[in-house]
Amino acid sequence: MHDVVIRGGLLVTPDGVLQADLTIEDGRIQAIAPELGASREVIDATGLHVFPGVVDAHVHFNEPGRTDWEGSGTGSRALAAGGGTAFVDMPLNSTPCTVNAQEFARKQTALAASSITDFALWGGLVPGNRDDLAALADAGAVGFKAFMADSGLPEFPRADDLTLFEGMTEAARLGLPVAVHAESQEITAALSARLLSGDGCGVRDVLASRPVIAEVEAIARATLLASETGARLHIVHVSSGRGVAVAAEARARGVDVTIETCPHYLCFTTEDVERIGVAAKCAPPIRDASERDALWRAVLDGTIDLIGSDHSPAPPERKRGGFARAWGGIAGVQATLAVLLECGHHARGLPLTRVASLLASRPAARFGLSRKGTVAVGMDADLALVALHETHVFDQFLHRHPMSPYLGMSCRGAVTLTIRRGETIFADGTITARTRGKLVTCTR
Ligand SMILES: NC(=O)NC(NC(N)=O)C(=O)[O-]
Ligand SMILES: [Zn+2]
Ligand SMILES: [Zn+2]
Repeated sequence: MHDVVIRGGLLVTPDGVLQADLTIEDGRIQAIAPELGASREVIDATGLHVFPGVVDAHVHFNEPGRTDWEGSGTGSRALAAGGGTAFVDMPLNSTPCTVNAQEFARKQTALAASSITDFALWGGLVPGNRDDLAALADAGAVGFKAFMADSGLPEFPRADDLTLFEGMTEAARLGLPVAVHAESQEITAALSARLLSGDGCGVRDVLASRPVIAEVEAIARATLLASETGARLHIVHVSSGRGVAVAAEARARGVDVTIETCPHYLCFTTEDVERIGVAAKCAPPIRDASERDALWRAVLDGTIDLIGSDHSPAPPERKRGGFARAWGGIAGVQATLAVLLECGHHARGLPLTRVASLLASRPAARFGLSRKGTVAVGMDADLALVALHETHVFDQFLHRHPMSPYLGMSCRGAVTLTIRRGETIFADGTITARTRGKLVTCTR
């Protein structure tokens, strides 16, 4: 007898949506067929879509060291409530940052104790840690994250061009990608200093201090360095159509580059930031409607590879002091799937198979999480059951601090059940996980 059978759901597979039963054995998908036999546990999925669990490749759960900002217990519960089953944690704002094997091990221990979803880890690339990258790779890091502009944290200094060049050379040797926060330091630092010393500190002034050209220039430079070194490159949180275009041009020239954007760049515009305030402050900033629309075109035509939440909250006191001085970072880990279903599928005709690839199979494949991200036999049974036409209002989040630009938003597409390696970890509004998540190492 199987452990679990999910009956009669609409399975969102790479080949399309098909109605079938799905059985789970030892945490893996064992069979997919029209009518499968008896099992210990039966989940009726009639009328529900069965997605691969969201694999969020970009979160800051800040554990260890900054759990007053978030934590993998609260963060992973929010992820699970939004249909997520795995995340890849950034090397900051945990502290000490994940820049060597010792800190990798420390974070692994902390997350294994508190996360209800599975997790993988980014290592950091900072000045002076090139010799630590090999040990981070051996520990199972999915790649190395670098900031091209100040990260806001002194313990995670930005990567200058030589650090990027030498780090990418080493990453290429190790066969792992380098992920960059791509904004020009020269432009953003000077404009930010001018902003804080001047009179104009309104939302529009702040947004103008991180202009699109700062992103475009940094992406162009990162792709040049990747082309020179042969490194695989991942551009996180691209906020503008022109940023996407520059990366896509490099790809057309043969650079191995993937492009990530976030739900907030697809969902909000400058006007929304003015209305919402500090909950919608992030870097790079949310842009005007023309950039948002260009991002949607790039999602729809497949130029954008994947979508991560860049969930990066801070405690309320950090969000005070006016828009210019408030800490940047958006809390959105619970909203990604619902936002993509509402704004992507329902509003713009994005096929459900593409939602699954943007949120699960592409991130899993790009970052070597070989048993994650796809509804197929042999894969981990990581699943999100969704009532596609049911309206869900974001009135409550499970992450540590309630502030989020998605508060009050309503989406068609409600997650009813989340299953991680065969265990139901979220059901009908309640966290039901009995066991903890595990580290997933990158298959190189
Ligand atoms: N230190 C951060 O958490 N930074 C993050 N903050 C944002 N995006 O505003 C990021 O990913 O750049
Ligand atoms: Zn960033
Ligand atoms: Zn981030």
